[in-house]
Amino acid sequence: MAMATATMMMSRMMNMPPSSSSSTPSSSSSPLATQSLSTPSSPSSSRQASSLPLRTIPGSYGWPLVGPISDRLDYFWFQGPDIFFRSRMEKHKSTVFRTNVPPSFPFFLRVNPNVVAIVDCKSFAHLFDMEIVEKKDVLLGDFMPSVGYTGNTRVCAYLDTSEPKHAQLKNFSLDILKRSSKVWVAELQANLDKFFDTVESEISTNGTSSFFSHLQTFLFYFLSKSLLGADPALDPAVANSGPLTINLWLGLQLLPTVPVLAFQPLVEVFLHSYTYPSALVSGGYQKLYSFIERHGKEVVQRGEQEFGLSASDSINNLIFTLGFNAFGGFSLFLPTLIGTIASDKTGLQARLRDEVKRVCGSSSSGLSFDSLKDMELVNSVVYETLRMNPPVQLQYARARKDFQLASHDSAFDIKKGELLCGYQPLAMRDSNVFDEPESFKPDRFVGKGKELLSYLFWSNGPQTGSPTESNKQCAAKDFVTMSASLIVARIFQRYDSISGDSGKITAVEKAN
Ligand code: HEM
Repeated sequence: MAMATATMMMSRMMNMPPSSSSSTPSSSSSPLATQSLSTPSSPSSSRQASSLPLRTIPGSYGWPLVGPISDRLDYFWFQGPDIFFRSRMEKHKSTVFRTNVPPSFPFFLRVNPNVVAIVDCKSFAHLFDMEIVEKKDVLLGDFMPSVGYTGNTRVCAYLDTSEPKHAQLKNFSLDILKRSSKVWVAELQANLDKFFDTVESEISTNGTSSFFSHLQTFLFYFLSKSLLGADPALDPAVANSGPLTINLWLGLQLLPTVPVLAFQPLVEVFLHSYTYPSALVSGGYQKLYSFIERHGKEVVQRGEQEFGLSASDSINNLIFTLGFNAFGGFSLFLPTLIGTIASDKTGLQARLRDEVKRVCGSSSSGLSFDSLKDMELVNSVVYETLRMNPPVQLQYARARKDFQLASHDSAFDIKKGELLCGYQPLAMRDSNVFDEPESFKPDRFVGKGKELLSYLFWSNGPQTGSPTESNKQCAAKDFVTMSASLIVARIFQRYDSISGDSGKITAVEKAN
């Protein structure tokens, strides 16, 4: 756990945006009615920009070396990401501005920290328009961890849509998900029930359960079995060490880019100033590789036979999808979701319980992807949690050509090659789109509120969009939200109430 503290997920969890404050449930009435926002993924941004006043992008990169290091210290130490972006937005009176983002000087000489930050919903949508932006090697900005972490190959998430291999690999991920949908719900429920059994037994012994490590065990088993068709129980070394191996692997790759809350001068000198060699985690990576080679044969063969991939490309991409995308993403998202529900004091739990019981009773066999269609409140709570706390906060894209970027009130000239950096937590609190944007409104996406799903961007695309080989939207856009809704539903099949926060569950009252 010591190293995991330095990972993205731990840092993010300690560094959550301001906690979701609940408000009285009400139907959402969004200011959208008075706005004329374009369809987020439409390539018409330049045409729209032409009707807005052209403005020079405010902000500067500062003196060479001094500007980047000062911004880096603000980002990691003096302000933290949220105040960093908010204060610059306020200072420049603009949702589009120039700044530096880490990593930077002194030891990241080949990384250019200069970005154009975009923090409103309308300008953020330009990041999804693959005609005007490219996504080659910009998953984490201008910094890319060594390919040594991914078996010396550039995996799907680092490829631009113009690279033919992106289509092969994206279609492979979409196929794995389609194939896994036959067992997804059953594996999720079986492993989730084990997770809650452990939590209950810990509460009865200690009065509380710090559930994060149990949650990661649940995720590792559930995802291995559903995505890879491989049961970790068949390989005791992987079964015991899988989650820790992935945490270390993620932590070392991401360390230069994520805030770590510890004694900051030491963090800045020792953790944020260097890249770490992938050799430090290659032993664990190799074990995962052999595990998939031996126990995930069917999936690997599909990669080779249906998508023209080599066995090693299939396996390296499977490790990334399982470890980085799926395990990493859920490890960030689920504690927030559980915490949001478990800490609610507004009567939301009773309303969720009633909806779940009405739609699918109290037997786990009543739960299915299909049953979710009738659970509007459950789904809306999942969406609202993703809006308030997008698990992946930063999305980057590089201008493929010169174009004009439109915010709500201005147009800006973007030059080919400039790096755009979207900060989601602010974009998702855009008052031009979301009514009372800083409040957690459980019913926001119910009924007519569903129209707002076109502005929910956690998956690097609108929630109404579809992941395809031609875009960079999360392959599991629907699987993630449906799984989260199933988890909420299962909680209220098992329990009448649950208390706690994003780090611990302190009490559960079993359902009658
Ligand atoms: C809560 C869980 C998850 C979150 C928050 C999440 C989020 C994201 C985001 C933000 C991106 C775009 C990154 C970028 O280009 O800037 C992405 C891409 C991707 N995600 Fe997810 N994801 C999650 C779960 C999953 C799962 C379960 C899978 C399993 C297949 C998956 C597969 C992918 C793939 C393959 C891509 C790359 C898409 C491409 O390159 O076109 N994700 N995800």
